Amino acid sequence: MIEATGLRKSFRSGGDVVEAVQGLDLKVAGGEIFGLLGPNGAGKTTTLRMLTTLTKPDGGQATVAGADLIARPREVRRRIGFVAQGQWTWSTLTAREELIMQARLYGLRKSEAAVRAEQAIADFGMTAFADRICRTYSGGQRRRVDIALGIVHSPQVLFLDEPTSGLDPQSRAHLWDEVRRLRDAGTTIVLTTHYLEEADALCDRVAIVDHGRVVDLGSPRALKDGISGDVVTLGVSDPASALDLLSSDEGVRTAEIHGDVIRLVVGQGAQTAPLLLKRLYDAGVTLTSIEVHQPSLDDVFLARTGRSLRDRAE
Ligand SMILES: Nc1ncnc2c1ncn2[C@@H]1O[C@H](COP(=O)(O)OP(=O)(O)OP(=O)(O)O)[C@@H](O)[C@H]1O
Repeated sequence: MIEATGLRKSFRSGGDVVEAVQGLDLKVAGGEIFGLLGPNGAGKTTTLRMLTTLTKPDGGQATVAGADLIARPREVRRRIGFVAQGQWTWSTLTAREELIMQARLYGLRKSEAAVRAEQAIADFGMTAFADRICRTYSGGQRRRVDIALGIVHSPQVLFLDEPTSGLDPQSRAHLWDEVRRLRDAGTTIVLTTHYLEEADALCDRVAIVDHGRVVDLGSPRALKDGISGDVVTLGVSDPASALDLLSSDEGVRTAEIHGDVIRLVVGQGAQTAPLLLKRLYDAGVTLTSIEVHQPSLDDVFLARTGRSLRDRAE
């Protein structure tokens, strides 16, 4: 559904050049939810803006929904929907009026536009508020309208930039359900997020992006399985000594210092952790915290970039 190779974009900012996207390759299959996961400034929005024809790439090629991005941008635009970051509907029109207007902009006849609007209102659970003006809506209700506006012309691909940013957990869960429903009805979804939980729970496949490059790509399960073992994080009084002490332990596969914690990947967390604690205790190293968990997408990010996504996300 989307095939991009070598997409590049840089911006001039004062005297500096920011290389926002540095040769990005992507393939997105029809009917999947594909996530671009990365920290602030990783190049996710710029990638989305290029794939939706809003920003012209400096280099590279792509086809989106069967149309060439560079040669036929208008055709691409007809086949996609895009919901921008922070595009909260804030108008004095009602959701129904907004939806009809949007459908008319895509060339639908008045009667057809009204039918599509009614369908979207039913599908997105908006019946209770669709005939009130948008300004009176809650954040979650507004975001639903935004997404309904993105799909009212039945696009093949829907692009969502940070769709749940700023939403409370309940509204976020509702929106995930709606995105899944769109996917199940055959729409391909490409979204950006810096929420690890969102990428994990919602996306069929994820590209982890950092400094304008894809550093890893796969299903959340496969990415996490790539880190074999459990992760033990220990807060200690003297990380350097603790690392010295534990890194040669036979159960420890990798060991790194991150600030005042050491992070170890071990074979069997539950069995290995008590042995590690005993070694620290015997050596007189004070322990301030301990956490044992199965690998998360953050551990994948850390393994690929040496930094934690959590440190940089909202
Ligand atoms: N119009 C612009 N002019 C100058 N620099 C820009 C412009 N747009 C983006 N950038 C820079 O390009 C880099 C990538 O930005 P982008 O918005 O694509 O990142 P992002 O991953 O979407 O981040 P966020 O999660 O914060 O939205 C950043 O360093 C950003 O400051």
